[in-house]
Amino acid sequence: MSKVVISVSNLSYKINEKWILKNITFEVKRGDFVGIVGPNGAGKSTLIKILVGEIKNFEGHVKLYGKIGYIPQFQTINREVPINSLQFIKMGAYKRKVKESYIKKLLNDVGLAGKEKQLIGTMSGGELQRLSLARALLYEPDILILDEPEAGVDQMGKARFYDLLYEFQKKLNLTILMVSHDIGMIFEKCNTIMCLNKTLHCHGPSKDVRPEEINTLFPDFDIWLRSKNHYERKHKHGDF
Ligand SMILES: Nc1ncnc2c1ncn2[C@@H]1O[C@H](COP(=O)(O)OP(=O)(O)OP(=O)(O)O)[C@@H](O)[C@H]1O
Repeated sequence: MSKVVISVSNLSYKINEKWILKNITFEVKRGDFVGIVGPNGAGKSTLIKILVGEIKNFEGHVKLYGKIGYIPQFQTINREVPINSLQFIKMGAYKRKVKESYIKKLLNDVGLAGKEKQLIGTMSGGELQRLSLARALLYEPDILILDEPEAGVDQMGKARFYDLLYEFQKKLNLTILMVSHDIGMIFEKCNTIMCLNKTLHCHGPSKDVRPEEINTLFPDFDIWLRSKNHYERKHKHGDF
């Protein structure tokens, strides 16, 4: 039996008397790759902020066991700041000392070898996302939490990023929890799916989640399904 690394019970959270999350209960086991889906405003980012400790005044119990690596939403990175990729990763080290050779290895692992001196403002969305992944992996986390990693990244970049995540998950036995609007990728890579819309509508192995369950959450689900088929076709033909 795999160890439980995230345990959430009866979690509720409100802002100005409005419930954003209500009675959320779930567990995540070591090595799970969990995809969280839900419509705009469903409370997905709020749940992530609670899990990483950015929001504290919630009701219920939340426990995470192990070191956490966090990749917040893409928009939170200020590309105007004139720093290169090496400095960007070092900022994630705060006051701790990290060997430059180790950072270079991380950059190599995420496919950014030789880009140490490149300014982050000149990097593509996909490169910046992989740089954020390298920074999140700096202290060898047990749990990696990502909020919409596909935002601002083109289709090719997305596929490469998800493949990389999948590789790291297998190699390091990482537990991954990821919010995404890309349902094709979620079904392709995640072994567990959570459908959230203020309450938890479904939570289970991706092979057992029925489209009808998600359909109740997303009126335009047929469009998403088409994008899933598109992704699978592309994948089979080895387009990337
Ligand atoms: N600081 C805040 N003040 C007031 N309302 C907020 C605040 N933060 C979030 N909300 C509201 O809480 C709800 C959930 O927001 P959240 O960002 O968690 O949704 P989400 O599922 O991540 O949405 P999206 O898919 O659009 O990113 C929304 O209705 C949002 O307007």
